[in-house]
Amino acid sequence: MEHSNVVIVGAGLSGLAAAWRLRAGGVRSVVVLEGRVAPGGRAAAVSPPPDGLPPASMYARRSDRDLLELAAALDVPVDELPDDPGLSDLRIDEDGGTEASDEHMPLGASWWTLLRNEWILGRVARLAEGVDFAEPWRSADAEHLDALTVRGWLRSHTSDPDLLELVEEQLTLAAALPADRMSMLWLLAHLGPEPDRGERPLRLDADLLVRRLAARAGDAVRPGHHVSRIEHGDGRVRLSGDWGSLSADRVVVACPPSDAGRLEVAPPLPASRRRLQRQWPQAEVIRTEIVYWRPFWRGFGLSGEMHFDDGVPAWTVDDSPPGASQGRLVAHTYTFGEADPLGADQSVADDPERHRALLLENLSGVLGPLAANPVSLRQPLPDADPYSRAYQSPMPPGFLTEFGPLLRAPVGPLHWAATETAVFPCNGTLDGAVRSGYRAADEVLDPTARGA
Ligand SMILES: Cc1cc2nc3c(=O)[nH]c(=O)nc-3n(C[C@H](O)[C@H](O)[C@H](O)COP(=O)(O)OP(=O)(O)OC[C@H]3O[C@@H](n4cnc5c(N)ncnc54)[C@H](O)[C@@H]3O)c2cc1C
Repeated sequence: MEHSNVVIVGAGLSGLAAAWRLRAGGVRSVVVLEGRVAPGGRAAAVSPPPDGLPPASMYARRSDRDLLELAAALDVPVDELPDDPGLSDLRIDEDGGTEASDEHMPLGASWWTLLRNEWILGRVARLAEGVDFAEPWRSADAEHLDALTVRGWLRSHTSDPDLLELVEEQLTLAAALPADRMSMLWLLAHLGPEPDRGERPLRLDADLLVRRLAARAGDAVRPGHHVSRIEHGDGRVRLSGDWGSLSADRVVVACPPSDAGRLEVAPPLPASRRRLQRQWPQAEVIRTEIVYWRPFWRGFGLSGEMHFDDGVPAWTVDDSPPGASQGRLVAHTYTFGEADPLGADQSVADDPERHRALLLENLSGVLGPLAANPVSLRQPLPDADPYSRAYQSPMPPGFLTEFGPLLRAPVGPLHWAATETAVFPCNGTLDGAVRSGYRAADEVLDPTARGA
């Protein structure tokens, strides 16, 4: 049977980053097994966009150090997001009424509400100062904050319905989960030590990044190799699937806990780890890419950043590729129900045709008939892919304190990567994927962890 020092399960960004680090650390044989037909995971484009357009952008912050360093090492360009102050954002209310603003994400609130909004967000930022971002479950007030929903916390600070709606909308935009299902501790960890106050994100072609990283790993990366079983004991690990089997000294499981939960492991993982995988929360976002002949909204003085109160979509952003003539809007629909601010009816997730029709109807209601006839519209199809396509994993109350300590804890020769295991606030992001891959590789390289 073929034997390697380290086998990595999953050739997403975290698995490829782990392979890169292990190679740099002198590990001779590393194999990366990937279930999909191509490497890249969630950072890869689902299918090539039409007319030679580059894949839709992904976004990074200036503080995403490991991601930006890796992009620089692989010559992947990172651009400033253009910001034309002459263009307006739009807010569209339930009746189709519009309000323009040159602020990002127009708020449609009175000056008095905005003032108290600043006060509430200031309190959130002060609470975040007490959070341990590497291990939020160790924060001084962790149990208390994790028992609270964000909505519960907000309601203990104001009863003003306008203010509640405004703050909930902003937090939902930042975290993609309604405030009544989000743990206050998770929100604070997710927002980070300096909650983003209007910093323009950077954009990069994550698809190019993972393709270059996979190319560097060469034939160590084996697509079409779904791992179904892992057996460990006697200092060896055996991995198998329809393709056959191979053995290793160590394994890095570089896929999200929901995917890891489908692996059959013998002897079984500890019961608490299995529960973590079984109960892993999934985000509910439909991300749709809509390409037009040109970014015609700019001719109407609009930035393409729109915010729809009825939730289909919750918001859009202009992702027209620099230098290309075509225009691209990326639309986000949150399918957690209409009762929550920005939420859409869950049924649109089950019925892509209905989602498409509602989306185009709403866009053309604001942008006119040109919006009704895109060159292409791509939205994920339900159940088209057996692996996770989750955006990030906002956690409900109690989850982080119960399961956080298990996220990265190795089990025998098995180490855990994937962005979901990263420190905060980059947990859930591309930077988190890179960091988690490096951390898992460092565990393997550490002679004490290796037992050498
Ligand atoms: C639509 C979308 C937009 C996003 N936008 C941004 C953004 O703008 N900025 C940002 O920072 N982040 C963004 N993210 C998040 C970012 O893409 C992820 O954090 C990152 O790509 C996760 O990488 P990963 O390696 O941790 O996981 P994955 O990419 O999920 O990699 C896991 C790999 O394991 C494979 N796998 C799973 N099970 C098995 C098995 N049993 N055997 C073999 N292989 C297996 C999977 O096929 C996959 O390739 C976005 C995510 C999505 C879905």
